[in-house]
Amino acid sequence: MTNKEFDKILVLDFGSQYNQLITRRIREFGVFSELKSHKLTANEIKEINPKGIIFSGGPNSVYADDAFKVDPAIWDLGLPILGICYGMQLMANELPGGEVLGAADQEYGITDIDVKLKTSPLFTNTPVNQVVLMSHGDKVTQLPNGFEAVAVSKNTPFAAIQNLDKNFFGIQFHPEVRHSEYGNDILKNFVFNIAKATANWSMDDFIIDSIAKIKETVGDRKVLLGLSGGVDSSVVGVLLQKAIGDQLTCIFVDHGLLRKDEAEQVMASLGTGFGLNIIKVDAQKRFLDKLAGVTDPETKRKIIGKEFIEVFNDEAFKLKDVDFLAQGTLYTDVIESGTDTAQTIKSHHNVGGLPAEMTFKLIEPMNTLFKDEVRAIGEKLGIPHNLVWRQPFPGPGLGIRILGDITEDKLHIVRETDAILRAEIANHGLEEDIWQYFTVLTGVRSVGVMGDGRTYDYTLAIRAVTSIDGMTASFAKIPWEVLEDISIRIVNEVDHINRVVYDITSKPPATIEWE
Ligand SMILES: Nc1ncnc2c1ncn2[C@@H]1O[C@H](COP(=O)(O)OP(=O)(O)OP(=O)(O)O)[C@@H](O)[C@H]1O
Ligand SMILES: O=c1[nH]c(=O)c2[nH+]cn([C@@H]3O[C@H](COP(=O)(O)O)[C@@H](O)[C@H]3O)c2[nH]1
Ligand SMILES: NC(=O)CC[C@H](N)C(=O)O
Ligand SMILES: [Mg+2]
Repeated sequence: MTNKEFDKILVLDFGSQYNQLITRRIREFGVFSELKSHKLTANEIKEINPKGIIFSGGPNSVYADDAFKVDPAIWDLGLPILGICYGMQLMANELPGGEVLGAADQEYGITDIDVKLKTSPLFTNTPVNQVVLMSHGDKVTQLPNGFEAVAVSKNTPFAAIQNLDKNFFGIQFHPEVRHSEYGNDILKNFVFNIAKATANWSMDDFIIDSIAKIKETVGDRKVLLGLSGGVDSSVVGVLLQKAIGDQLTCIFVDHGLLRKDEAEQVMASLGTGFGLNIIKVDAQKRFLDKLAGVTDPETKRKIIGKEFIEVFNDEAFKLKDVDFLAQGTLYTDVIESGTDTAQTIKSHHNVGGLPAEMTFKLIEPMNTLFKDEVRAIGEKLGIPHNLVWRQPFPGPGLGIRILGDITEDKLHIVRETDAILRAEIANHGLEEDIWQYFTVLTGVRSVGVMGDGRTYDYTLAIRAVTSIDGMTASFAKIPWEVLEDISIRIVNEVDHINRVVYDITSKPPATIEWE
């Protein structure tokens, strides 16, 4: 590890959508926090030596047969514990005297709570009446022995509970989401007043720590990095270069699903600009052959994920002594690909798309972070502003922007329309306002009239979103005039598009990419 020991707050995962938000809020306070499986034993927790533990929310009911539990020895570690929603219900269900039942009156959304026990250290410096986000169908009906009610809501007399002797606290609402007005203060109270952690961690420490860990793991062996030209793998590239110098070789795969002129631009900016040792692999044919005729989105993603690894294997064989594959995997990629506790939304090529059998050991220093945190690290490492703020481009590239089977003709259409969209967004000075923007070939065909003749051609969709971390997103409110300019250019300049539509859904319920 590193020379410096940080105070830590451990978050145990029960499957909530928001669980990693808890850790990042705490990291923002300057205290190190990480999310771990609820299966961790009390002994493993002792090894980690946290100042306090938080139990996240989760979709199950604590009284169900297959509900996630904790090692009962955790209650005797003498550590402060904060249970959030499912976490609080678990506390009530597992400790003697408590009871949790399915509630007739469920509570989803914003609600008011009243803090009755004003001396509670969890609510220090927050008002008696405050707005919180509730999202539960079960509720605590009996407090465990030694607990008292701290706050109430219309729906429950136990919106917050505590046992001061043991330093156990429970809250039915979610302090980690912005809708809970004083959520940050409540988390701070737990971290600083109750768990007595010191703010002795920063992103600089993350960088130092990552470099040290890479050195220790790699020793004198060689590492391949999948380098895409995006911010995530570039940040990993710079960290690896600092850690192991010329034991690193970067592989940039041109899989035939890249944007217009992308390969040349990436080689120029990262090779010449950073002095990274990059091998460009022309793999268009092998990817497109494997994808021919495939229409199912998950199957496409798995084929692409597997083929990436095959390319990396071939390159590793030529270089010899390569044990490790590094990737710019982020937490978003991990959670959406599905975990022990969370459902699969889509298999990101670099996580859920990886083949089950792999000879490489993975190095993924960013896999607990969100995009905006990686950008902050990129800035600290001195990576140029335009690269740090480049819009994300997914590893499977244009392949997941063609609904249905992928052909050269369709690739030509998305490539050209994407180039027009990007040029027009830049012309109108909107690049910094929109988080991600691209075109999608929907596979739908419709009737049009061009030059007095009938057409029966493709419908193209424009997708543009604002977001901070890609976990949630809103469709970008692009001015009509700009959309009009884009639409006119596309139908005039690209054959086989006779209709352009604008995607006006947010995430959730949609996702950013269409596949
Ligand atoms: N064309 C490629 N060649 C080699 N590796 C790739 C390629 N595309 C993606 N990868 C690998 O997959 C990882 C995940 O891709 P992803 O698009 O999420 O990240 P990124 O490209 O580094 O950043 P960004 O999200 O800003 O595009 C990359 O960090 C990289 O390791
Ligand atoms: O490297 C990647 N491999 C993938 O398989 C993948 N799928 C989606 N994305 C990108 O992730 C962010 C969230 O995307 P979704 O809302 O579509 O799930 C968006 O920025 C997407 O572009 C991917 N990136
Ligand atoms: N958000 C949660 O943690 C929900 C906990 C539990 N599933 C309930 O519905 O009450
Ligand atoms: Mg990318």
